Amino acid sequence: MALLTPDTTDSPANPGDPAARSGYVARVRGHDRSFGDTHVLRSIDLDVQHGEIVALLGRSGCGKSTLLRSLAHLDPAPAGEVEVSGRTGVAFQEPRLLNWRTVHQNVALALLNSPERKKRFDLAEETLAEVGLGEKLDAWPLQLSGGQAQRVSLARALVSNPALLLLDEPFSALDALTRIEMHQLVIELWRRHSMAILLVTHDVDEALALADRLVVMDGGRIGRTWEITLPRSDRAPSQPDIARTRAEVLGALGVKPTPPNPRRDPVTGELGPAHHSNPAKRGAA
Ligand SMILES: Nc1ncnc2c1ncn2[C@@H]1O[C@H](COP(=O)(O)OP(=O)(O)OP(=O)(O)O)[C@@H](O)[C@H]1O
Repeated sequence: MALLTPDTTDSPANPGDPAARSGYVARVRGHDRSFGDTHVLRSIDLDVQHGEIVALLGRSGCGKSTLLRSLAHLDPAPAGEVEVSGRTGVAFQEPRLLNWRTVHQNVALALLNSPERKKRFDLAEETLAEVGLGEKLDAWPLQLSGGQAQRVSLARALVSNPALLLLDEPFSALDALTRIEMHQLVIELWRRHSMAILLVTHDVDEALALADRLVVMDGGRIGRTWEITLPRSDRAPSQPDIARTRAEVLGALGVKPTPPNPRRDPVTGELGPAHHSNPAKRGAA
C-alpha cells in the first residue's frame, strides 16, 4: 500500500458536499457468477465510494468485464449482493455507436427515458461540447477518428449524469497520444461531474495515473488493493512511491516489472526524450 500525502486540490467539483464524498455508490458482497460449469466470479466483495476512481486490473479472463457488467445491471441474474445507488453509464473498448444515426442522435438516444425530445437533444449537445465534439453534432460515426468515436461513447455514458461511470478498457485501442488526451479528459469530466469511476484496464501506468485505488483480480477473486493519495500531478513514474507500487502491482499480476514507457509521462502527457530502437538514430537524437 502506498501511503502518500492526502490530496486536497485534486478532487471532484463539490468537495464541500458531504454526500459527494461519503458513503458508497456501489457495494458488492458475496457476488458469484458462473457460466455453465465455469466459475468466473467467486465471492466478490467490493465497495466504490462516491467520487472515487477505482482501477480494476487482472490477467485476461479473470472476470473484470463480468464484474463490470454486473455493476451496470447488464447481468440478468447476479448471485449475491450487487447494489448501486444512482445511475450508471458505461463505455466499452469499442465505441459501439449506431452508424445510421448522427453523433448527436447517438448520444441523445441514451436519454430515451426522458420524455422531452428538446431536452434530450440539448443535453446531448452540451455533453458533446464537454468532450470537445461540439462541432461534430451532425457527423456520422463512420466519419470519426477512433479517438473521436471514443469521445462520443464517453458522452453517451455521461449524458444521464451517472453516479458511477463504468469504463471497460475504453482507451486500449487508441494510439499513445490520443490515450493521454483521453486520460486528461476523463479527469476533467470527473472533476466537473463528481462521479465515481470504475476503470477496467490492463495498463498499470494508466491505473497509476488516474485512480485513487488499484484493485487486482485473480481467478475471479479480489486480490490485493493499493491506495494512491498522491496528487495526480505528482505521479511521475520516477516518484519512489509510484515506482514501488508499480512494481508491486506488476508482481501481483505475475508480470516481471519493466521500466515505465520512456516516451510519455502518464501524468503530464509530455513526450520524453526521443527513443529509437535503432542505435544509430538513438545516438543522433
Ligand atoms: N456470456 C458468457 N458465456 C460464457 N462464458 C462467458 C460469458 N461471459 C464471460 N465468460 C467467460 O468468463 C471468463 C471471464 O470473462 P471476462 O470477460 O469477465 O474476463 P476479463 O477479465 O474481462 O478478460 P479480458 O481482460 O480478456 O477482457 C472468461 O473465461 C469468459 O470466457
